Amino acid sequence: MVTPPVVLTVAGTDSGGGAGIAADLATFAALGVHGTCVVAAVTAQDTTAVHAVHAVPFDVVAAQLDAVIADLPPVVVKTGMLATADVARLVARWCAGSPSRQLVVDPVLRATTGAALADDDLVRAYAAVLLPVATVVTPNAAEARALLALAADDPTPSRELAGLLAAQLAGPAVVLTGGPLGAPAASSSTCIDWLTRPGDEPVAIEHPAVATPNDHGTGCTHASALAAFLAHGHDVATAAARAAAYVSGQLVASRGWQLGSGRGPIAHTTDPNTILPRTTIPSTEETA
Ligand SMILES: Nc1ncnc2c1ncn2[C@@H]1O[C@H](COP(=O)(O)OP(=O)(O)O)[C@@H](O)[C@H]1O
Ligand SMILES: Cc1ncc(COP(=O)(O)O)c(N)n1
Repeated sequence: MVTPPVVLTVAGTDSGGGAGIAADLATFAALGVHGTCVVAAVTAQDTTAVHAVHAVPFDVVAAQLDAVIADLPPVVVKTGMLATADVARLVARWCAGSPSRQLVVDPVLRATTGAALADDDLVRAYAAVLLPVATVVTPNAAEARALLALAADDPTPSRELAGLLAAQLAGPAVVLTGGPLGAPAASSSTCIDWLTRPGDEPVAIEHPAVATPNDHGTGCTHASALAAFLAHGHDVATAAARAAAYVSGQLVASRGWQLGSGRGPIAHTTDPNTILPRTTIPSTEETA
């Protein structure tokens, strides 16, 4: 019997179950790591919009982190929606004092459905304290532009954005993801994530683009898969390539789903065949 490695997600909840903690823990379970979680924010969210956001009080976030690291020290930490700059500083402090762990930062700034999920203070805290202690940073193009203090409509291509961000951070690897916000890649047959480190030429991670309305949670799933593959001992390049391929597979699995009226969730189980067909669920008469 093999004990799974422990991975921690520090993120927000999505009541619609598409993104955030739900996507992270499901991805961890699917990829054979034990998932622990620190909830930094609660969102009222569905496939169409983010309706409300509540940042969890700082002492409650800190208490969750203390509980996990005392009893279940993670080998990899993954961050998603952090909600406040204080939480970014808290995670950065702990990670800086625990150099054996790896840190995957998905700098969540905005939901696919449009709502802002971070304020200017948090953007500054990412750039100043959290990203410099990361192993890998996984922004999409819009997030990279914000972290580089470029205008939202800055035309710098994704490949160059990845290089600029890696140079600014001077440490972590950057995987600039190529989802819908990084278009036009998603409209072609392949989707490209750009992997680079300071001073290195960016390397294209190409994987099949999937035309689907069900892409809510792709960024969370990708960063969580990357964290899980790191926890299994893969290097960053391998983990990033496997995470990208994993996302494509999960998008194929959920392509025909009709969940909600907006951007439906990416599939969170590895094998869609594990979802029972309707006919196998006993009726209430049978179970009575
Ligand atoms: N339609 C798609 N087909 C294939 N891969 C996709 C698609 N949309 C996103 N991805 C992949 O999902 C991962 C997360 O990227 P992205 O969607 O850009 O993140 P975010 O949710 O932060 O915007 C990346 O590996 C990206 O290439
Ligand atoms: C709690 C939470 N975390 C992250 C995201 C980003 O995910 P997406 O880009 O798919 O909307 C989200 N919408 N909600």
